[in-house]
Amino acid sequence: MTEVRSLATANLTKAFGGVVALDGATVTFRHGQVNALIGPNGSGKTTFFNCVTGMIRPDSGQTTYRGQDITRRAPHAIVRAGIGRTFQLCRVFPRMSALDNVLAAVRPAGLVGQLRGARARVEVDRAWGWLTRLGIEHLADVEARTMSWGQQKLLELAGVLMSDPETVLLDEPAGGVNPALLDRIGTLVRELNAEGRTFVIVEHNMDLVMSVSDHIVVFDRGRPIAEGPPSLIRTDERVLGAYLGV
Ligand SMILES: Nc1ncnc2c1ncn2[C@@H]1O[C@H](COP(=O)(O)OP(=O)(O)OP(=O)(O)O)[C@@H](O)[C@H]1O
Repeated sequence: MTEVRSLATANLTKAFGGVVALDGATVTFRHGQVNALIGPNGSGKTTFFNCVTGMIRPDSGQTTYRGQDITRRAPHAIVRAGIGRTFQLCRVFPRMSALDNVLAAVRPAGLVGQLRGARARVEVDRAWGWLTRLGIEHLADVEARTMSWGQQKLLELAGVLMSDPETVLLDEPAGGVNPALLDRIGTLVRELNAEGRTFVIVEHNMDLVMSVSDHIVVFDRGRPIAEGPPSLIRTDERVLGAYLGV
């Protein structure tokens, strides 16, 4: 059962012109775990996320989630299937308040959204709930652009959590974030995981990766070269080689 409920890819391949970003990547992330996807710059991690979440089409290969083929599904259908994601260059609406940003994640734009929104007191309550949980409720009324980079990342995560994803993909949650917020992000990931959410985290900050992950997959040149628990990955010769370029 555990395997059926996992996120898995088989031979995922994607090239941009002559650059092979994914080169037959076959990976399984188990349900219920905090997984990390690490690797040197340009090893294909973000391209992997983009393919898995339907943002770009792979040239070949397959993605399955809980045993269902989601390879050709549109991004919104993949969110509906239970997979949410954040972005390396965090995506918030800079001139909207933090609360409206979180609500925008679940309300359609335009008139339909406004009509629906007027009725959706329950959504407002949930948005407050996530802002509070992530420790940024005191910023609910301020424009996102005035928030620090780390606070904006928490805001983006609050929006993602509004769709109640079973699996959350985080693209560089620690990038540019101060140490205090970094601790909070690590703690949140562990807490949300204990409540049943699966994580896949692309990250260069090895302290965060080693402290939160159950399982680490290491990419080099568009495919996994090693995987295992932090204790094994830390000392794996292939991993050290890929990072040091030897
Ligand atoms: N849209 C694109 N057009 C052209 N080349 C691209 C595009 N997206 C990614 N690439 C190339 O594909 C390769 C993999 O990039 P990708 O961003 O997936 O790696 P990454 O492991 O996420 O890197 P980083 O850790 O630096 O974020 C790189 O050589 C990159 O330049």
